[in-house]
Amino acid sequence: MTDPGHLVDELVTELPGWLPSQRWFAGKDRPVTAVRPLGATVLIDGDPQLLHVVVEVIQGDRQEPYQLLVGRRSHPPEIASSSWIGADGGLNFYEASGDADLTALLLDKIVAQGRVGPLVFEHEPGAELTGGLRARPITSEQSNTSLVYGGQYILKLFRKLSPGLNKDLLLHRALQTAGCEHIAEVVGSITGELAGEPTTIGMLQVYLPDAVDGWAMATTSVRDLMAESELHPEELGGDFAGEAERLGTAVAKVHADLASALGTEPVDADELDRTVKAMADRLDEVAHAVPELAEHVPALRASFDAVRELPPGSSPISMQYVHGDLHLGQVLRTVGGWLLLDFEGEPAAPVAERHALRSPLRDVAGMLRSFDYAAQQLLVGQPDDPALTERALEWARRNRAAFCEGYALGAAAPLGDPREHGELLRAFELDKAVYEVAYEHANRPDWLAVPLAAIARITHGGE
Ligand SMILES: Nc1ncnc2c1ncn2[C@@H]1O[C@H](COP(=O)(O)OP(=O)(O)O)[C@@H](O)[C@H]1O
Ligand SMILES: O=P(O)(O)O[C@H]1O[C@H](CO)[C@@H](O[C@H]2O[C@H](CO)[C@@H](O)[C@H](O)[C@H]2O)[C@H](O)[C@H]1O
Repeated sequence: MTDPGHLVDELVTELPGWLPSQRWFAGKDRPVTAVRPLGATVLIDGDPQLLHVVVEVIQGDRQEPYQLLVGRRSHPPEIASSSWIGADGGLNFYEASGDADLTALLLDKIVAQGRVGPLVFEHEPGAELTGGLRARPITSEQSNTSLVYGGQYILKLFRKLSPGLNKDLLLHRALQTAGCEHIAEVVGSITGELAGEPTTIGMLQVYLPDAVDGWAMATTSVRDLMAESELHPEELGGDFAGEAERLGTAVAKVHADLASALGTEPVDADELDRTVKAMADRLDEVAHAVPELAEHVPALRASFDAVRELPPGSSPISMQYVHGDLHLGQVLRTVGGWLLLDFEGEPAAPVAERHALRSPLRDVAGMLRSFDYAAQQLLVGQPDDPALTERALEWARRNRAAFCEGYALGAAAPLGDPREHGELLRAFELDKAVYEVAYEHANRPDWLAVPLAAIARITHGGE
């Protein structure tokens, strides 16, 4: 077996310049100071060669591990130019997730089960898989890299790694065991090693080729509304409210299954204090980075403090595992109904925070924010038009209400209709909007107006 040492040395010298150009790299807010190899496994030897590499990316006082698939060969494959990293011994090396000749091996290893160095390939008990399929990376915006094998399976390679079992896999397995119908079936996984701990690096699920994501469906409905200036949302052929209601029921059922599979914890006054403190801390941090938020800080702080004033025991909602970053882009409409995807939580949150038990109202708040986004997105960058803004708000109101009604139908007692917990729900929505301010500031500055407008509206008593 070729010693990968030289290639890895070359790789880490190129990575500081190359990483920031990758969509999935989460550290674009500051320069990469250095990259240190943590491990390299040869998966295919010779020409071509395939390596699995784990590196530590150092950005000042921040150090985070990432995984890469690295290909090296004399005949260049047809891959995106952004995948080329450098050259070693006359051979070019590149990020290999787009090289179907090489990635076919990952599925085949899961089908066969077994170990290569520290990497363990497994399928789920009872899963019957077909190998020999070629993969293509999906093209949608994502924080990880997913490969679709022959339209049958989708393998998500987690980019930023945290030691241990990934929350996405943990929750999918728990929901599957509970018989939940609202997830895509998990059929396999790849485990590596990080800080001496077995660590999830990949998750294989059944791929649903005919599914449409919630964001695409909702924004189509909004586009219909904007084109039909005489009609109200409920009069539209493309009215989304029926889907929003079914989506609410699906989310409530997932929450109920997560609670029964992984348990709950009661909410006490200390917990409410911690919640408010976390929201206030996030507000301070984001306001420091985004000056546009400054004028809203006092009203936001008052909304968060109001949660602390809630009478003890007034919130009957227990803490439990939740999705953590629920929005319309994380749900798929299949012929059989709605599925929820990607249970990792907010990409920027530290792993301990992602695993913390939370109120399920946070997911409800995330989805309510998403209805606002879907309604407003066509207006981004357009001159102010109060009539169009009102139509967008009307669409959002209708679908937010339908979602909550659907949630009440599927919710286990005592949660019921989320709107019954108005004060808390409002605080969670505002907290999510503060997160979005940071997200848009860092990723899509043109969209910053969407969460800022929502903050202004909600803190002035609107929906
Ligand atoms: N089982 C599936 N069937 C069809 N499409 C899927 C499936 N799982 C994920 N996708 C598509 O892949 C995209 C990214 O998946 P996701 O798990 O959200 O990745 P990330 O964590 O990187 O954001 C989704 O928005 C969806 O369009
Ligand atoms: O899907 P990710 O886990 O990467 O989530 C991040 O990106 C989302 C955008 O792609 C971002 O979502 C925000 O924009 C959506 C519209 O594009 C909207 O539906 C969401 O409500 C809004 O929060 C998400 O916040 C971020 O974590």
